[in-house]
Amino acid sequence: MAPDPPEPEQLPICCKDIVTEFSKEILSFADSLFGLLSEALGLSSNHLKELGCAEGVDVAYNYYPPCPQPELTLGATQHTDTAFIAMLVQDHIGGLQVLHQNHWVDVPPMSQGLVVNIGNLLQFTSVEHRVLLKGAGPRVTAIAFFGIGYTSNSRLYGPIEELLSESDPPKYKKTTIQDFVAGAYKQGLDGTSFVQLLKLTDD
Ligand SMILES: O=C(O)CCC(=O)C(=O)O
Ligand SMILES: [Fe+2]
Repeated sequence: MAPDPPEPEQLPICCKDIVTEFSKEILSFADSLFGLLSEALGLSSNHLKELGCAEGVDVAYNYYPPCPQPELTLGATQHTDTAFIAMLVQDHIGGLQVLHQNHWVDVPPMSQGLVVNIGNLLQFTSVEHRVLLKGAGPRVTAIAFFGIGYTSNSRLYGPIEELLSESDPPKYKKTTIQDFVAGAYKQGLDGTSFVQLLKLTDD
């Protein structure tokens, strides 16, 4: 949906308006959120925005049919998101879980609430998550991934210089989004983050 949104006639008529509106609103909210994240890191509030974190957004709409034997399968296997951040709207069915201190914790649906996941490109600590299936449903979610659609950007992304010091040296190699996304997609949703392969140190 950004930076090159589809022509309105390329979208199905039934969801064209809501999809366009959702993308517009989520992009404007992302501006505020990247500002707050920058400030939380002790950087100027436009730092992450100037890195282009809020410029590219892919939006996915997931549909999980009701499952007769939910205990035998998963809606989405354990993974981290290939994005700076991912913002998710879920309906009332539930099923999303995050891994916290080695335990799977439910992320209960909250009316009018957004779930914001830190993804691998931002990597403060990207959140491991998965989706359980339910007998009830179907379940529908809308999720905006910031960063991954922006593959024409040839900028090198790496540790933020302002946050490095002799006692806190870089832990990761630099990469373009294009190489990062290609590598991550090759690896697939196997629960091992591609970002580990860019590590310079063992810790
Ligand atoms: O549908 C959900 O709740 C999460 C889906 C997800 O994690 C993803 O699409 O990356
Ligand atoms: Fe995800």
